[in-house]
Amino acid sequence: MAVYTDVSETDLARFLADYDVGMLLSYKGIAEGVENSNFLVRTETGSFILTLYEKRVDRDDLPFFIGLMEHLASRGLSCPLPVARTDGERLGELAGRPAAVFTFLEGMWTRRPAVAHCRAVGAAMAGMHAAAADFPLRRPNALSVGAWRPLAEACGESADRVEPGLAAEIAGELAALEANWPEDLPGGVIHADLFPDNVFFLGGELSGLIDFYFACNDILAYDLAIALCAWCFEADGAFNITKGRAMIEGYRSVRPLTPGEIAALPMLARGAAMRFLLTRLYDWLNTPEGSFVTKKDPKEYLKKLRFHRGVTSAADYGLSAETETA
Ligand SMILES: Nc1ncnc2c1ncn2[C@@H]1O[C@H](COP(=O)(O)OP(=O)(O)O)[C@@H](O)[C@H]1O
Ligand SMILES: N[C@@H](CCOP(=O)(O)O)C(=O)O
Repeated sequence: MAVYTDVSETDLARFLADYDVGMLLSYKGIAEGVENSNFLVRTETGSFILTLYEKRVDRDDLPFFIGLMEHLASRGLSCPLPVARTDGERLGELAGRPAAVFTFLEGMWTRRPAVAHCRAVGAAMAGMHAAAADFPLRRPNALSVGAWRPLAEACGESADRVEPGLAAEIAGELAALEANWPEDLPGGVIHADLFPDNVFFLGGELSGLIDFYFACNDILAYDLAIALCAWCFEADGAFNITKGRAMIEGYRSVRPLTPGEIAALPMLARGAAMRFLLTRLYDWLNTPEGSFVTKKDPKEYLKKLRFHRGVTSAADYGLSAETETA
C-alpha cells in the first residue's frame, strides 16, 4: 500500500480550489507504490493524481523531479505532467506534506513482461535520456556506488539472517565494485527505477513512464543495466537473453551505445543488482512487522547479482558479436 497520510474531503477541496480543475467529485487512495501517498482524484474537468511526498523524499529534490517531468513532457515524452496552480506554482502543501497534482496517464503496468515490452522500454528509456539532455537542473545519484558501503554497514551482520554468509558476500562484492566501477562513461539524467511497475502500456503500446522520484544524474548505461535486471529475468531466476537483446536493440534504435558502455555493461549490471539488493535488504531488516508496506524480497536481487558476477561480456545479455563492434 502507499497511503501513509490521510486527507479529508474538506482539506482536499480547499487545496484544489487553488487549481483550475473544477469541483472535487471523488477521490481514493492508491494501494500501489512504496515511497509516497498517491490518490486518484476526479473533478469536474477530469481525473488527476494527487501525490503527497513522504519522509524519504527530500523536499529540496522536489523542484528537480517536478521540473524534470515538465521538461520531458514538453519534449514529447509521455509522462505525468505537473498541473500548475492558478498562481503558477506546482508545489503546495496538504495534510502537512508537500503535495502536487499530476495529469492522469492512461494504461496499466504489465505483470508479465514479454520480449516486445522489453524492446519498447529500451527505446523509451533512450528517448528519455535524449529528451533530458538539455534539462538544466542537476541531482547527484544518492544511491550510486559511494552510497552502497554505508548501506551495507547499516545492515551489518544482520544480513546473515536473510541468508547465512550474506554479509561476507556483500563485502567481497562491494570491494570489486568500488575497485572497478567505470568512470568517464557518457552521463546524463537517468530514471534509475525503470521497473515494470513504472511503465504503462495501453493496447499493447507503451503509453508512458511514471515515478521519477529516483531520477538523477549518473551514467546513462547504468539505467539500461537497472532495466536489464528488472525486466529480463524469469520467475525461476534465469536471465532471458531474448528479452535482453530486445531491450538493448530497442535502446540502440534511439541512442547508440559507445564501445566503452558496452564493455562496462556487466559491471554496471552487477552494481544495479547490488543497489536493489541493499535497499531491499535494509528495508527487510528495518521495516517493522505489521507495517502497511509490502517488503520486497532482497534474495531476488542476490540471485541476479550472482548471475551478473558470472557475466564476462555484453554478449551474455544478447549483444551479438557483430553489433558489439559496430
Ligand atoms: N500520472 C499517473 N497516472 C495514472 N496512475 C498513476 C500516475 N501516477 C501514479 N499512478 C498510480 O499510482 C501508483 C503509485 O505511483 P508511484 O509513482 O509508483 O508511487 P511511489 O513513488 O510511491 O512508488 C502507480 O502504480 C499507478 O497505479
Ligand atoms: N523498484 C524498487 C523499489 C521502489 O519502488 P517504486 O514503487 O518506487 O517503484 C525495488 O523493486 O526494489
